[in-house]
Amino acid sequence: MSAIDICQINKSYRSLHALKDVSFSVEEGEFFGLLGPNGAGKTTLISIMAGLVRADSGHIRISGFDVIDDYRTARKKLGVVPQELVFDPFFTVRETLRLQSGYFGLKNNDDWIDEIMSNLDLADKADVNMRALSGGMKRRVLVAQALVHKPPVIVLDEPTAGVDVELRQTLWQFIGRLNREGHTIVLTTHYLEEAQNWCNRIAMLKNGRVVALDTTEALLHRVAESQLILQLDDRDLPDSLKPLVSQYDIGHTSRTWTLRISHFTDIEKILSELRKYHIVVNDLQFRQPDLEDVFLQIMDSRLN
Ligand SMILES: Nc1ncnc2c1ncn2[C@@H]1O[C@H](COP(=O)(O)OP(=O)(O)OP(=O)(O)O)[C@@H](O)[C@H]1O
Repeated sequence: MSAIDICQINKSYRSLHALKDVSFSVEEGEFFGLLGPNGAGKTTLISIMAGLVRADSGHIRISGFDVIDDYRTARKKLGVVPQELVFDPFFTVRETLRLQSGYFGLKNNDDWIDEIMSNLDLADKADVNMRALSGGMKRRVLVAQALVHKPPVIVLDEPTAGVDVELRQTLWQFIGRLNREGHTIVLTTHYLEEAQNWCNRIAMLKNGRVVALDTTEALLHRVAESQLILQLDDRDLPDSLKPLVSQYDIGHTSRTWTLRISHFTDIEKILSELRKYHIVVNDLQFRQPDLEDVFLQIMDSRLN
């Protein structure tokens, strides 16, 4: 059984078709990335998973339970860390987490609440009012809130937006541990390095459609090019090498050229061509494609 099964979801807001026939499954224990530019439809899809927004057609099951027909059971299987910081300012951190536990019918949940707070470095804020917390601390509480009922499936909607390095590390350590213990994780983030480091599989949305769905490794191999970044003396690049200039080349003004490389042997060919014209290479870097390159290529593609 899949942890999340998304089948033919459509959603419109008036004339805006925000999700178009979106279908994919996330298997149990996966660390799955849901990526896309602003407005692609990620939050809408997550809101439908959480039962906060109704799809116009299609269905979603969480651990086999339909998010509409079996709302209560499906919701118990899911922990969502929302993007927006919304809290009742009158409660302390512990009260907020107790309230959330009560919402799921859990009494005497303090041992687990203490463990979550300790793992998120929130223990010394347990009795502080929500309104007195910094933005980063509030985000920790959002994560804690999503975990109070130990959901098998955890969805994080941009959990590291605007948080400092220390919290990022704390958060990833904890999320990584939960994933190793068997929790399924779905992550949306605009920090593609985080997605590349953590996600074993990725879906990319563009204008409400799934435009890529594959393992992270396969995505890295499938689309992007390796690059040779050259800083030359003040002469122009020879015409023979200009066809290799990457479309992502940005810097001839600083005498830096980004060339596409399909094989290591291309490097020697390029260098010997430069030698032929006595062009001096001041600096040279080899860069393998990363998820950002893949993302930009997929989002740029005229095919989508
Ligand atoms: N309640 C709403 N009413 C009208 N339009 C909406 C509503 N919620 C979302 N939209 C629109 O639907 C589209 C998808 O928005 P959504 O928030 O799902 O995108 P996203 O991929 O999460 O973006 P971001 O990366 O900026 O969070 C956008 O064009 C957005 O303006």
